Parts: sequence; structure tokens; C-alpha cells
Amino acid sequence: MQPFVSVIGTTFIDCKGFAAQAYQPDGRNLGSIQFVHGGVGRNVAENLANLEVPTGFVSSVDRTGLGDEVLARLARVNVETKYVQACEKEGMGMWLAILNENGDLAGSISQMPNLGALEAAVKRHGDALVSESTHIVLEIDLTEAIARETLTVARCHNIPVYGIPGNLDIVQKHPDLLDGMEGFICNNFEADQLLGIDFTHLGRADQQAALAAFAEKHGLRQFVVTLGENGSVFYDSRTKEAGYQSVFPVKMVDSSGAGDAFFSGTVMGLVRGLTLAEAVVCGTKVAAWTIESPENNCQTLSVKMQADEVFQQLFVK
Ligand SMILES: Nc1ncnc2c1ncn2[C@@H]1O[C@H](COP(=O)(O)OP(=O)(O)O)[C@@H](O)[C@H]1O
Ligand SMILES: O=c1[nH]cc([C@@H]2O[C@H](COP(=O)(O)O)[C@@H](O)[C@H]2O)c(=O)[nH]1
Repeated sequence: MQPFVSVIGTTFIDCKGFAAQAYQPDGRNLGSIQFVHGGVGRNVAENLANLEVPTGFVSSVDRTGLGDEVLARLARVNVETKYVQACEKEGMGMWLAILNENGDLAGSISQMPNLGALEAAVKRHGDALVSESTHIVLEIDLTEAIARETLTVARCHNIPVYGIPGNLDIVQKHPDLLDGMEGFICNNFEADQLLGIDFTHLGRADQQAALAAFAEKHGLRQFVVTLGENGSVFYDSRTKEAGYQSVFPVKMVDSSGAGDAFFSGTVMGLVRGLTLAEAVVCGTKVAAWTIESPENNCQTLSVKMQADEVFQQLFVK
């Protein structure tokens, strides 16, 4: 059966400042400033489409030229946007970010969109959109109602859900949302908060044991924690497979979007039937390509060629 992944999440416009020299928080910093299409959900939808996974996006945008541009860019890579709500205002969030001279995040401020229109759309169309999908990707920190409605409908239709956090606002208060989820991927700082331990500073074996304990407790099938330049650790509670994946070397341009890209590559692998250990290799590759680009996504054509290459060479047995 041909996969179709529906991504439920936010659209942001990112304003990124790149420091040309050593960034000084209190001083004047010369560099370049760019507006880039962002938002965790939008980034993942574009990445999945670039990786040739048939994808739909469920979100809200502003009824403005900028909103039209977001939809046009997604249409160019064949993302289905029929469930995207056009709002008079506050349909899209904004993310102001400063990247230091090494491409690492030096500071940021987020302005969330108003999630009312998306919540209403999920209530109205949830059943239809889930029944049109083989897999769901859910940005889990939107509103509790969006998360619960999506998970309930997906459970009714027996459709697997992969979760990605935003600011941990919702999942931290309601960790039961992870119960029975197919997959969840977060970074080590989010794992510190969610697991309530100093996950970041554990050794690899203890990190894997902590993932296993959390996943088994929540009936979460696959749990991956990314560790920035130190790679990622993962656990699959069905196969009991635990492991560690190191990074591919990169020419750092902009680290933002790396987590979304890692998530996208891993989900692409899982949707294509790879094991979790194989899928995190795809995630690691897609993250590396994204880090080498000032955009939140890697370039379409090169992604298409390289993703296909990776898949063919490494995993088609
Ligand atoms: N400096 C780096 N070099 C190579 N790969 C990296 C680097 N930083 C991050 N990555 C890749 O991106 C993934 C996600 O990065 P991370 O910083 O953990 O996520 P987030 O962007 O959510 O904070 C990592 O698991 C790794 O595969
Ligand atoms: O409160 C939020 N801050 C930031 C983002 C988005 O997160 C992305 C950065 O992702 P990462 O965490 O993978 O670096 C940016 O595109 C930005 O728009 C978001 O959705 N919500």
C-alpha cells in the first residue's frame, strides 16, 4: 500500500540573523538576516515530501501574501494542503533566531500562532484526514484538545502516530499522551525535562536503559533521543533493540531545523519499513544535509537524489 503521511503542526516564519564574526550579545554584530519558512510541522512536511514520501499538511496560515507563499512552496514539492486553514490573523507563528559565527543558535524568541482554527479543523476533519492516511505525524505541544482528538481518532482507525515536541508545554503536563504512540523523538534537553533526570550527562548504556524504562512504562513503541553533535540513542520496545548512532561530519552553516530533519529522515525510514536502527541512519543523514543549508530544509533536488541513494545503497537488500 502506498504510504500517505498527514502532518498536523504549525507554520512559522523564521527571521534568522547570521553573525559574520564572533557574536557579541551586548555589542553590534554585522552579518546577514533572512526570512525563512519554518514551524516544526511545516519543516517536517516539506522534508518528508523532499524525501519522496506522499505527504499532507494540516495547519493554519495567514490570509496574506506570506501565507500564499508558504502554500505555494509546499505545493511545488507536492504537499497536499487541503486541510490548511487560512486565517485573517495569527494563523502563523514567528521565530526570531540569532545564529553565531559557527551556525549555532545563540538566542531566540517564539511567537506562537493562535491555534483555535487548527483545533476546530482537527475536530471537524479529524476522522476524514486520519482515514485518508497510513501514518500521522503530530506536533504534540499544540493544544491538549488537538493532541487528544488526533490520538483518539488515530486509535479508532488503527493508524500509527509519530510525535515530535514543540516547547514541551503540553506533553510535560500530560505525559499520558505518549501512551501507545508508535514513535516519539526529542532532543536530550527535552529528555532531561520529560524523564525528570539528568539524561544529558548519563553514559550511553544508562541513557539506553532510561529510554527503555520510559518506553515500556508508556507503551511507547519507538523512542529516540538526539544528542546534537554527539548523535542519538534509541530503543524499540517491540523488538527490544537499543542502540547508539554517531553523526556524519558536516560543514556547519545553520544548526536550526536539525531536529526536525532528523525526525523526518527517521520517519521516512520507518514508513518504508526499515528497522529503527536503519531509520536513524536516514535521520542522521537528513539532519546533516539540513545543517549544511541556511534553510530549515535541505535542497529539494539533492535531497531527492541522495535520499534515494541512501535508501537504495544501504537498505534495499
Ligand atoms: N554538529 C553536528 N554535526 C553533525 N550532525 C549534527 C550536529 N548537530 C546535530 N546533528 C544531527 O542532528 C540531530 C539533531 O540535533 P539536535 O541538536 O539534537 O536536535 P534539535 O535541533 O532538536 O535540538 C543529531 O542527532 C545529529 O544527527
Ligand atoms: O515555539 C517554536 N519555536 C520554534 C519553532 C520552529 O522550530 C524550527 C527549529 O527547529 P529545531 O528545533 O529542529 O532547530 C524553526 O523552523 C522554528 O520555526 C516552532 O515551531 N515553535
